[in-house]
Amino acid sequence: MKFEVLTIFPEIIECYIKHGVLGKALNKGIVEVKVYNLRDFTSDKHKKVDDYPYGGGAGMVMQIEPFYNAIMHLKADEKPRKLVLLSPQGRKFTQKLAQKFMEESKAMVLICGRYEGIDERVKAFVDEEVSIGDYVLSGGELAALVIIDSVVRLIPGALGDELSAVEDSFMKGFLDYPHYTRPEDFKGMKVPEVLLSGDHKKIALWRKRQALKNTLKNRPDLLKNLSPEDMRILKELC
Ligand SMILES: COC(=O)COc1cccc(COC(=O)c2cn[nH]c2)c1
Repeated sequence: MKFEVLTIFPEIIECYIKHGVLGKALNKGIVEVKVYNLRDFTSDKHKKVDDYPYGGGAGMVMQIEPFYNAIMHLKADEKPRKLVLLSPQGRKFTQKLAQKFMEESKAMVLICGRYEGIDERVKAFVDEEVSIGDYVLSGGELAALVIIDSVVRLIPGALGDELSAVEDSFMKGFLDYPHYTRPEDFKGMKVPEVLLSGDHKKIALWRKRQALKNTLKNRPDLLKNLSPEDMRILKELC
């Protein structure tokens, strides 16, 4: 899988992707990330990427030309790629959309805006507009990293032998269960006995109950299409 990121702050992307699972996936060649500085696609000596908004209003708007030049540069190889604009106005990014991106796209271009926004005409060259949440960030780079991180974790072999239980739970429609590790007793705060029992069936049931309890408390909106067994457990919790 290949990600190409258009941004005026390449170092934000380059710094993050060196670490952890992403870094390992890059070293294994499972994923490739190329970052392009939009300023390299400007035509003036000041490498200007923004200007005042037509119609007035606060702040600056990113000009279409650097985006257009960068996108045409990428498209010159005529390889298929999905162009995604990160924006507060986009459709909500979810684990299911991460799965869809991983399954359907060999290459993705992640377009990062800044300032008050980007010239609307850029959208004529974009396939999808995606939001990572109902808040405005200073730039699309954080949202691009969220997409890269969550999609790469789904690529077979990316997580090595680490379990992707947390992805599984989200895909099944509920939050993760609580995790514990040594010490067993930290200032009187003890690990739940069941986790020390070695009874894997009991542990699995406890974890499912906890996951459903957490989901009911914090994200009841996720509780759809539960299996009859999960519904039975949920009813016991209510
Ligand atoms: C029409 O689209 C644009 O103008 C995109 O340009 C911008 C402008 C300001 C900030 C951002 C950063 O993205 C988010 O805030 C964002 C993405 N996901 N959730 C929040 C992007």
